Amino acid sequence: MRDGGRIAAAIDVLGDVLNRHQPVKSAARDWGKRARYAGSKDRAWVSGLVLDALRKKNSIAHAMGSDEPRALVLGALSFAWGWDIMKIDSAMDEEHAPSKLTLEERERLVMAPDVTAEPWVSGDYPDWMEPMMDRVFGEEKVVEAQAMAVRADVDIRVNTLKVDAEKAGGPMRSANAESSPLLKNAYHIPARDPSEREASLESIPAYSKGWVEVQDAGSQIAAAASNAKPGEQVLDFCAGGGGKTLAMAAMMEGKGQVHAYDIDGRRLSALIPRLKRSGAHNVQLVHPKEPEALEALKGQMDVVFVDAPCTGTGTWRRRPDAKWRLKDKQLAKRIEEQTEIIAAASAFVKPGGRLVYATCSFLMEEDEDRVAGFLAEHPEFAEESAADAAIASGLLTDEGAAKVKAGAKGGKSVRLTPRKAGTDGFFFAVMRKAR
Ligand SMILES: C[S@@+](CC[C@H](N)C(=O)[O-])C[C@H]1O[C@@H](n2cnc3c(N)ncnc32)[C@H](O)[C@@H]1O
Repeated sequence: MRDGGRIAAAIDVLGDVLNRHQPVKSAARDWGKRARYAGSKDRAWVSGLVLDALRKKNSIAHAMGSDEPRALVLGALSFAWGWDIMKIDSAMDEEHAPSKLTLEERERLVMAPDVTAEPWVSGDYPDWMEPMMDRVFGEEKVVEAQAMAVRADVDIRVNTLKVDAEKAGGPMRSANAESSPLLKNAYHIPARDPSEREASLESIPAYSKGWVEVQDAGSQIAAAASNAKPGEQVLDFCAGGGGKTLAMAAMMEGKGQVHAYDIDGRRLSALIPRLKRSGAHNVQLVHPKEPEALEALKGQMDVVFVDAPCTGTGTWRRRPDAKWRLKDKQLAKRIEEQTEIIAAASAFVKPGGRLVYATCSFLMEEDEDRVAGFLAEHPEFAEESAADAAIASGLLTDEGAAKVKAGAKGGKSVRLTPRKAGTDGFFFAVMRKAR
C-alpha cells in the first residue's frame, strides 16, 4: 500500500476506536480483514499512526481546531511523526488517499504549539483528572504526562533459570536490543521511528526456548522489591498472566514455592504455557475453584505479592486508547477492589513476613492512599523501604538503584514514571508483619 491509502485507513480505524469505542487492536484487526490487500507492514503502519494520534489526542485536537479522526491523523503525521506539509501533500495526491488538505488544515499544521493551552491539553490527559495530576505531580504534571504520550521501549527480562545475561546477549543484539540501564538481567529495544514496525520478540528462537520474557522494567523492579529468596514461600495473589510470578520464580532459583492465585481462572490458565517455556518448576497454580487450597496457605507465607487490579494509568504509552476510556466511576471501583484485596491478601503473610503492594498506576488514590488505609486498619504491619528491598534483591544496576531511590522521594514507597525512570508508571510498597 502507498502512504495515501494507509492514511485513509488510519482515519477509518481511528473513527471506529473513537465513535464505536473499539480498542485499537480490534478496530485494526477488523480493518485488516476488510483490506485483504494490506500486508503486515501496512497494518503496523496504520496501527502505529492511530496509536500516535491517540497518544496526543488533546494537543492535536487543539492545534487542528477539531477532534475528528481526519484532523487527529493529519496532526499525528505532523506533530508525532514530523512529516512536513510537502510530504503530507504528496501522500494525499496518491490513489485511495483522503481528500487534499484544506487551506485551514495547512495553516494549522504549521502553527507553533500553543503555550497558553490548558495543562490537560499540553499534557494529553483527560480533563477530569486534573486534581489527581496536581496532587501527584504538582508543577511537573505536564512534563510527566508528556513523557507518557510517546512510544515506549520494549523491555526484556533474561530468564536466569535458563541462561545468564551474557549468554542471552548474542540473540538480544541480533534483535537490536541493548543492555538495560536499570537491571542487570535485562535488555531493552529502544522505541523505533514512529512509522517503523515494533519489534516482535516472540518470533525469535531465544524467546521460544524460554531464555527471555517481555516485561516492562518497572514491572521487573516491582517484582525485585519482593526480594524473594531461594527456599521461601511466596503467594502471588493477583498472578494474572504471571509476569511477576515468573520473575519471582527466577529470583528463587527454582527453590521454595511460588503459589500463583488469581480470582480469574482463565487468566491463570494462560500462565501454563509460559511456565512450561520458562522451566520454572517451583510454581504451584492455586485455582479459584479450589478455595481450600488457598485457605491452607493462611499465615504461612514469607512474601505475599499483590499486583492489584488498577486503572493502568502507568501504561498509557502502550495503551493510549485506555487513557481516554478511563472514567471516574472505574477509578472508584478499582479503589474499592484494591482496599478489599490488600486486606484479604494480608491474611496469608506469616509473622515476620512481607506484604508487597504494587500497581501500574501513578494515581495516589490507588497507591499511597490504599497503603495508608490498610496500615491504619492493620497495626500489625509496618511499612519498610521499598527501594531498599528492590536494591537488596541484587538485580538492579547502580543507575537502577539511583532511579529507585529517587522514586521514593525520601518516603518508603516507590513511584517510577516514564519521565523519571524510563519505565512504565509503577508504584510499589513493602509492609512487614510483626513477629
Ligand atoms: C495487574 S493484573 C496482574 C498482572 C500480573 N501479576 C502480571 O504481572 O502479569 C491484576 C489481576 O488481579 C486479578 N484480580 C482481580 N480481583 C481479584 C481478587 N479479588 N483476588 C485475586 N485476584 C484478583 C485480576 O484477575 C488480574 O489478573
